[in-house]
Amino acid sequence: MREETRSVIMVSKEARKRLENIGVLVVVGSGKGGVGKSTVSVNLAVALAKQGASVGLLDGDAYGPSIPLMLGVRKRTESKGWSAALPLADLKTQQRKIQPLTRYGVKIISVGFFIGEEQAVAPMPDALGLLMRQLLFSVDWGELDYLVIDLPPGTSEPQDTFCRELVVDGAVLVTTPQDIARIDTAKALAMFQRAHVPVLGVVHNMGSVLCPHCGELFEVFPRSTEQRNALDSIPILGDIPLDPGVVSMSDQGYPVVVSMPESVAARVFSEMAQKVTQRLAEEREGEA
Ligand SMILES: Nc1ncnc2c1ncn2[C@@H]1O[C@H](COP(=O)(O)OP(=O)(O)OP(=O)(O)O)[C@@H](O)[C@H]1O
Repeated sequence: MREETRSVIMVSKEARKRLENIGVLVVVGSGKGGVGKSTVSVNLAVALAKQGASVGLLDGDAYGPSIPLMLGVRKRTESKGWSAALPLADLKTQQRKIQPLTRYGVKIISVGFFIGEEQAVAPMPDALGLLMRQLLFSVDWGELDYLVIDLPPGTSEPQDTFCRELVVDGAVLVTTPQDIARIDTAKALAMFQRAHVPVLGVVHNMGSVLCPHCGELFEVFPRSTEQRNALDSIPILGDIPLDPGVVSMSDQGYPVVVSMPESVAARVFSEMAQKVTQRLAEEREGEA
């Protein structure tokens, strides 16, 4: 079988499943690691919940789940084993559904709830998609307006499984300003476009910093030297400044939209959530 016959490129949109009782499925991704996907996912989910929506958040990163730390639900003790520790439901009988934890009005699930935070787990990369799909279907989400999935870096699994099997209503891309991040994020853009997943826009993160003395924003990195990048053609959902408060709050389990709602970063995150809602409505109108 040629490689591409297995991939999202060849899968028809009609073959994909819409998740029961879940209004909108949004994924947050980037080709690059460490650019702020989890920070954006958490603040997007909490900002949507603050606007009155019912929201769920799935941490799609099995190797390095960040959501437990960012939402203050850390598991410091080690579990005995990978398969023993993950209480996945029997999908045929729909038994043993997992209750998600709720923080800041958001229902959350992460592999990090079952595995110690400094414990290494090593599911085979090919199995990641299946594992994440099973985790997603094992949760008793109830009725949700939005389910946000925080994807790991890259363009392979579990991204491929999600895009191939589920109706994903929109993708939010996150990048930092360096060429190296923008080039990798453009790869993620190409992946979603090939899979016919509507790309809602890109969040520019950590491009500027707020001077603690004069209060002015200044750029941290040199401007991109790329003349053209595919990301230039998609809507910008927000420019989040580098703010040490984001790290310190997030390391203590408080998203900035809750802990520092008046900060520039929090305001941009809240506007970003509104833009995401608008873009989803535009995409729906476009399809009608
Ligand atoms: N705007 C910001 N200002 C300051 N720190 C930030 C900002 N955005 C993210 N960070 C910090 O950068 C680090 C990486 O962020 P995050 O974990 O969200 O990135 P990621 O893309 O999800 O990483 P990974 O590839 O590991 O999943 C974290 O310590 C986070 O608190």
